[in-house]
Amino acid sequence: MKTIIRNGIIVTASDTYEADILIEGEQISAIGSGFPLSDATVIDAEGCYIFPGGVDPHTHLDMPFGGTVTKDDFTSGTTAAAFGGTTTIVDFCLTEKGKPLNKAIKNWHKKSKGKAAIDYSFHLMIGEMSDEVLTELPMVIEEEGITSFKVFMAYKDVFQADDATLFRTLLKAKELGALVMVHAENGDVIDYLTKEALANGQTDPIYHALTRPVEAEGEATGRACQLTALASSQLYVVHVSCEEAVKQIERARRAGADIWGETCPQYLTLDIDELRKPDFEGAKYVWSPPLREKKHQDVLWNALRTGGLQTIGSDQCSFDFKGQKELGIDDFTKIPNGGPMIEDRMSILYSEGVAEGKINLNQFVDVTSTRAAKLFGLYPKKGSISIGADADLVIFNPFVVRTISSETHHMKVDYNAFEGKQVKGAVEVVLSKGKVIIQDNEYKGTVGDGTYIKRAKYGQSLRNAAIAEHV
Ligand SMILES: NC(=O)NCCC(=O)O
Ligand SMILES: [Zn+2]
Ligand SMILES: [Zn+2]
Repeated sequence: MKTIIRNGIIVTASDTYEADILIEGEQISAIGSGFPLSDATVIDAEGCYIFPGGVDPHTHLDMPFGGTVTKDDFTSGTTAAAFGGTTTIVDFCLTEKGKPLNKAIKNWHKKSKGKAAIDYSFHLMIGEMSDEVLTELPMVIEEEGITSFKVFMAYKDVFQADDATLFRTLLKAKELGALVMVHAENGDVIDYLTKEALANGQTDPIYHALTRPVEAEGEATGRACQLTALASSQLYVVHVSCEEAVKQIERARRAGADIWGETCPQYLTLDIDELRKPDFEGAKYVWSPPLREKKHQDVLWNALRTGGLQTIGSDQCSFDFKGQKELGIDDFTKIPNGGPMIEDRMSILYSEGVAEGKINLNQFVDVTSTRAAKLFGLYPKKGSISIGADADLVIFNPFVVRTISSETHHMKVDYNAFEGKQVKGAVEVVLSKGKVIIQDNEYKGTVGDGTYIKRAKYGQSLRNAAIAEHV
């Protein structure tokens, strides 16, 4: 099977140029011009950009949380991702303290196998470091190709790990070649503040934000950075929301630490006032960390532009407003945390970032695709337009203006955090491993064609490039 994409403008993390792309089977076999058209399917990309398919390093599909389960599973979540131009996700495999890692990984394979529209991989949560966990970790890396471990510094009595666990995870990750990811908020302080708020009868959604102050994120981020430096290990801070956390990451990087930061579309574009909406509507905007004062958005955009933060995750974690977010109608601590974002991640970044002049086209590709592929052992098969790379490609029309709505989105959830927002640019065609899966605003793929990817160890293929870029 041959496909040629003609007349488009190829955009990678480093270059922008006009060329045609020849795809044979699942991969890009040539980039150039004058390819014979006779025995190929030809896609005309005139007037459009061609991006490498997006790589979303942060999703929670089919995930239990707060007595309920996320609305989007691997089928609806990955299909919606494809509509938004994302062709690879890395989802968080949750584990239970005291239970074998192997069992948790099997469970996540069961949730996803044969159900995904795009390729996917897993990060693994480490809740507690024990001898059993230490024994299992080499298997996790060598057999499962899971080369990133997630430690929660918040969600006390649920996911939260202690500092000893974080430190031992950092040491082990260094030895085995994995990247440690942290949800950096001080869970003990938040626990104290939420109990105090409830005791004072403060139950509305806004108290979710007011009991998770920026200092709690800044402190935890700084602590994680210091422990990483002490362990001479490597760290990726997920969903950075505020200046206090950005400063800690930038300071650690300037000191030479191997530390990376991710932010999300919601923190770049929505603010704390969303949580004050009447009729419990504020619950739709309950994320942890919470949405912040508007001034933090400039800091986050600036960090993306200047390299202080390097990636964009969706933190897709969707719950219906009706019946799920409503669990917290009398008590904000019972509102399941998270929101739908997998479909709009790239759209928001393009429209609010590139079209508004806050980041350039190449930075857009880097933060939404290439950098995550590099950090999480997927590059150059994913996140790149190069010979031999998987033909995961997005044909993107920058001239279309469209309106985001839950009426037209492809996530299963009953609201969209950007309802009614006009965005510049639209995904026209998406290819996954050489096959057209999105065209004419329809899903043309086959659910189940998305397969599990075993990832390379941290830095294995890219250590030199990463160090060279690492300022
Ligand atoms: N972010 C959020 O509110 N929900 C998803 C779980 C997490 O990433 O902390
Ligand atoms: Zn988190
Ligand atoms: Zn998350």
